[in-house]
Amino acid sequence: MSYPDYVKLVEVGPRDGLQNEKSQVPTEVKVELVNRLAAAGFANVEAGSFVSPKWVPQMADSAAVMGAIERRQGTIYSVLTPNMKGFEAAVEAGADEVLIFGAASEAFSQKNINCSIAESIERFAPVARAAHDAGIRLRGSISCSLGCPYQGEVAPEAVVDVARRYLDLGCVEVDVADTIGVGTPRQTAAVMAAVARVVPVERIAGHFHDTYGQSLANIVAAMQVGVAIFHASVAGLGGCPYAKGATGNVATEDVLYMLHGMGIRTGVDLDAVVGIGLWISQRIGRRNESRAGNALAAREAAACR
Ligand SMILES: CC(C)(COP(=O)([O-])OP(=O)([O-])OC[C@H]1O[C@@H](n2cnc3c(N)ncnc32)[C@H](O)[C@@H]1OP(=O)([O-])[O-])[C@@H](O)C(=O)NCCC(=O)NCCSC(=O)C[C@@](C)(O)CC(=O)[O-]
Repeated sequence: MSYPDYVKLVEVGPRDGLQNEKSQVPTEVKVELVNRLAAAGFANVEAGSFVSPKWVPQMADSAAVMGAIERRQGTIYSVLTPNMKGFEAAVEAGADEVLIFGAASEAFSQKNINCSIAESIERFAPVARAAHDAGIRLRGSISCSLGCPYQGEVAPEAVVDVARRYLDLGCVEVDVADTIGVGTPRQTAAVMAAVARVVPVERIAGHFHDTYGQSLANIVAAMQVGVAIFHASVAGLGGCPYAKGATGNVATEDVLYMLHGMGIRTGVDLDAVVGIGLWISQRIGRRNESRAGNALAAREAAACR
């Protein structure tokens, strides 16, 4: 089996991780989270979301977060933009990268962004043109690539179809997202291989939620197909407000522990991320979902006794 020498990790905790929290997380906590993650070495931190505050109130302060963070050279700060209104706010906030987010499932597209897949692509087209003109990186996410909470199975061809449209729009990366964490490794490999027939594999990212505990296995399966970009959330924070029951993303600490153990470089400081995971879990009163994070913290505490 061959694996990449280097994996690019996109830390999505400040956005995907916090968008579903029941109580409002203070802006200054979000700012500190983004700053600490960037300092830990991530090439890309998803810092916020310019969506309707009626749909996702938790992200309503994204402009304030973007305005208060310290910019670290070498880190891409990305935000979600479903339409031109979101894009204009993202430009104003100084985002380095904007994310258009559609779905491979019609039912989920309606629930999440209130339009069909075809309509979403029409809405994304002016965002893509404006991003190109402004020299801002454009990324495209495909929700429900491995299953949908409303319609169940999703055909790989539906994922490939959206991926092809994103490529035509000029996306530099295409995120294959398992929104509800139902996918298993063979299925993941098949969907990634199908997408790789239309998108260069170095531009495909895996975005896995860990609802069924399959994420690490799915990352390994995706790497075997050649994928070398993955998304993860510190302490396994998160969940999608429009995918009931879905848990957070795969925990960043678990991914780092696995990749570093396999001799794969990430440029990210695992010890720093373990500390951030403990801090944010305590700060927002949530259980730390990272197995590796908790184990490493316990080992460190035992060594200090
Ligand atoms: C797309 C819309 C806006 C359509 O929502 P809509 O209601 O059809 O839109 P609209 O154009 O009719 O606007 C309705 C109101 O929203 C406002 N509005 C409209 N756009 C914006 C904007 N950009 N920023 C701020 N406000 C906005 C607009 O001004 C108006 O305000 P009103 O006149 O009623 O006061 C809505 O459905 C929405 O915001 N959805 C976002 C849902 C969301 O954020 N979901 C979670 C993120 S996706 C995710 O987590 C999946 C991912 C990426 O992680 C991958 C995976 O795991 O699957």
